[in-house]
Amino acid sequence: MVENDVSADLLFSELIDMGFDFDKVIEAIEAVGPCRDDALEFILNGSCDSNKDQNWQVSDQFTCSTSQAYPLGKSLTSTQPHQRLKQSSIKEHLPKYSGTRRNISYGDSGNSLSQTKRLRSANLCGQKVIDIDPGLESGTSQLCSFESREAEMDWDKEVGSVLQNHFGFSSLKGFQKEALDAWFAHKDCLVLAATGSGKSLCFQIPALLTQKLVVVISPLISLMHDQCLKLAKHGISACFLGSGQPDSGVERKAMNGKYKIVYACPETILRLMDPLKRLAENPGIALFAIDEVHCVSKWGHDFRPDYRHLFVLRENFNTSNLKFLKFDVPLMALTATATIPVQEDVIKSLHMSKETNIVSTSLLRPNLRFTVTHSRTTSISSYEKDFRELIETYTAGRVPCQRGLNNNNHGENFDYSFESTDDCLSNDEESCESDDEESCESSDEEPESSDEESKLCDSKLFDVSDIDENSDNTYSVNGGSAVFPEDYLEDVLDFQHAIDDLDVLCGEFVELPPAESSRLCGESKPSGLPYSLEQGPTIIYVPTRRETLAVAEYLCRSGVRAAAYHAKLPKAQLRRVHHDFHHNALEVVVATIAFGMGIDKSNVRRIIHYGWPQSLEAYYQEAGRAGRDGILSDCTLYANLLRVPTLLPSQRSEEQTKQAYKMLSDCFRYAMNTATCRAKILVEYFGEEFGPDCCDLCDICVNGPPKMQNLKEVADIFMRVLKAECGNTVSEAISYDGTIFHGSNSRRHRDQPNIRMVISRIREKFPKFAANDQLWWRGLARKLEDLGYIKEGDKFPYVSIRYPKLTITGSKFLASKLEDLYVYPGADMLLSAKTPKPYSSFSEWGRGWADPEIRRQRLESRRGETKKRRLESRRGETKKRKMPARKQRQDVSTVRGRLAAKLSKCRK
Ligand SMILES: Nc1ncnc2c1ncn2[C@@H]1O[C@H](COP(=O)(O)OP(=O)(O)OP(=O)(O)O)[C@@H](O)[C@H]1O
Ligand SMILES: [Mg+2]
Repeated sequence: MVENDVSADLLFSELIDMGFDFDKVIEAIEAVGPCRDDALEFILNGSCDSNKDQNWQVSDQFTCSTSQAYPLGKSLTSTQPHQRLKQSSIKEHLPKYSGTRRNISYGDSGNSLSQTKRLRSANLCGQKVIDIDPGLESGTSQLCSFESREAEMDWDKEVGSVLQNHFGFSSLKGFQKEALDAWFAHKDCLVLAATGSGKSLCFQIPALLTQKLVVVISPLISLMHDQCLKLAKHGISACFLGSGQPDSGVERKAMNGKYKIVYACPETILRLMDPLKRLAENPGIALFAIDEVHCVSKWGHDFRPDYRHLFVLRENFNTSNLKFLKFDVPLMALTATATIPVQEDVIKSLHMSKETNIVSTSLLRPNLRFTVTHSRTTSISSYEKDFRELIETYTAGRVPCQRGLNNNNHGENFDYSFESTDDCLSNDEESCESDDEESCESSDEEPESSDEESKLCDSKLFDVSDIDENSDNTYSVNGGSAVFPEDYLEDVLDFQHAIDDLDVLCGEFVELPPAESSRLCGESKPSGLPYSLEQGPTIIYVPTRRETLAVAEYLCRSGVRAAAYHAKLPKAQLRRVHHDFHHNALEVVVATIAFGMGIDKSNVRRIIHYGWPQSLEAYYQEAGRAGRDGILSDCTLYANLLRVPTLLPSQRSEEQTKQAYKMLSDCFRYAMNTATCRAKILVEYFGEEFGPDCCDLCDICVNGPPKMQNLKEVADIFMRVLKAECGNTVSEAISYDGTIFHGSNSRRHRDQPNIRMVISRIREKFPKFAANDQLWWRGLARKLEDLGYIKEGDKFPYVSIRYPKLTITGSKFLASKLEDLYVYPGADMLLSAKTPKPYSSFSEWGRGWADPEIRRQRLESRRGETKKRRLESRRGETKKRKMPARKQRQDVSTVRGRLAAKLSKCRK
């Protein structure tokens, strides 16, 4: 593009900003085309028929030179500092625009959040596509006057050409249009739209419609980096500021208005308040966009305290505080994962205006196929079972020499390090909640072979004795090339997305020539790459850092091009993983949450969660990385459905801990569900009404629900026993089926009996139901809780009910003469029913001996086991086969090896 030839819309806004009359500008552009020099000459030389004097007046005032050329995307005012003396309104660019054209503020005061739901459900009933409800648009446009419709057409034209010229899109999506409308009317706006729906465009376009700049607040350097790179490709200058910005000159240039879009993390924004105020005066700030705004809320899944301080934007950049402003600088807050309480909290915390527009569109991702699969997820045997298909997908048809971990597409060494990790030094990665109470017996899982377990541990175990401490405080591992900083040996988990999760060489992104930019953005497939784009890459999310390494290593060994990603890996390595992933050189990235928000790669075909996510918000956010090109993609959650998930340790206040448990509980229920469409559960979780009954894609919709079971009898027993236990006096007795039993005084601390006591009591008193294990009874308790018959009796919200308490509804149910209680059994109930194991819990072992039937069963099963063992030892197979493997592991250079050697000596 010749520097002086710009798009008509850009030229239009430039000339308007110079102060020329609207009609003159239109006339000039129509006459000479979108060439700045020619258009200026046309106006200044008086070629326009009318208002000649006025034009010259303008030229006198601003001393515009026809020889002056402004490079595309650069701020005009930065080259002519006195050109704009006061902030101009976008409305001034389009005089016919009435400003009251479309009232999309749902309510006249407050946040009007109740309307969000209505709006969303309206959208969804009509269509599955992610778009604002057309009915609503036509309804509101009826309010428009004739003039405003005319202005709308002008506006549409302008936006349309910016969209086409810079981004290559033919039209705006409905919600994008609504968000721009709000900005156009100088209103604050909260944009709630699905992951991958194109929220970024809502704040990028305003930068192109005016000569002012847009400031974007974003939580992650990697996110800012990716967006800046894309903008450069689209011919838009941008930069990011903050801890990850190595060039201090970039900040200075940004504060001089050199870039159209400036990205910064909240910390930086707070530091730069004064320069930002100067920018607001000249050249002007068109918009403050707060991306991933759920980070503001303590009730969200990724709370960042600094986001909460962003209310200073609304407090400072308003007309009463900055006298030169003609209107408050609008705030645009955007997210895909905010529940109704989070939305309310966001608006309140950011002090967003009372007239904030809420632009919400369906959060449904219609091309995502959600599935939940039971898996222990902790061992090689699980990996073998769960990743078999994935491995086949990537390695099928690959010649053997292409398999393995040593080559990538560039023929370089594939040196992502797996051999060592800090995490293995720690064995406390899980429970915050007492295991005793929460864990469930595992009923159908064959015990893992100790061989497998230790094989896995060996590959993951990091031996301190293997580290050579160097003077520069880094470590080389096993004589290899992996070098880790000291802090790499500390934590286990990525609690939240780290801000500077990527090191970058430069944070300045000027407009790039097309060829260069598309190479950098990784949109083209590298030539000669033996990689099928149709397959698309996979992201596997695991809870701990250790697991990223273990799973990535396993996949690499199986011939998949995989890499681990977590916050404590060396920055250069993270950058490389990002790069290779975006360039399709990696098939699988195994990551913690650090590789979540903002990953915008169109062809990610699978998102696998391997282990419990901590919330549905996090789950949906991460699942949203899949299928951003609209093509069918899989989101599979592998979780151990036999155990209640535990909260990963993190620093939380009591209030936050409660909220964290609540979110984890919702996640648990999502996985235990066997009857409701998963997409429906997810969107309803965010306050959206789901119109259709099902998505026709998820495992529930495809496989159908299980057979309903009549649980009337067991429900009665459970609640009666509970009632008796709650009686809290030994004398209280309840008769059921001719059985008399008593409440006990043995409960600790609380008024409510815990669920284990209730289950034990049932088993003691009702041998008929002894075959139902703890897992099954817990499943039943959840069902009763869902029905409102029981509730958590403790003040603390547990993931799974722990101190059940009978409700009034429950008491009514007990008193009623209802004969049936048909419900869909939960996933845990089904799993438990597969292989019932009545006495697998050690703690209950003693209690059952009193019952002759239980005793008989136990003795029988014991006899069977002894027989089996004798047979095996006669054959002498199993143990002998395992012995050599154990010996081999006695490598005295490792702690584990030395321990094993000591043990075996003791045994001898
Ligand atoms: N009007 C449009 N027409 C076609 N494609 C679009 C349009 N707007 C945006 N896109 C594309 O949608 C993709 C996703 O955009 P973007 O990253 O802004 O999504 P997002 O809503 O911010 O998602 P997330 O919540 O995951 O951050 C981009 O690759 C972008 O090119
Ligand atoms: Mg985004």
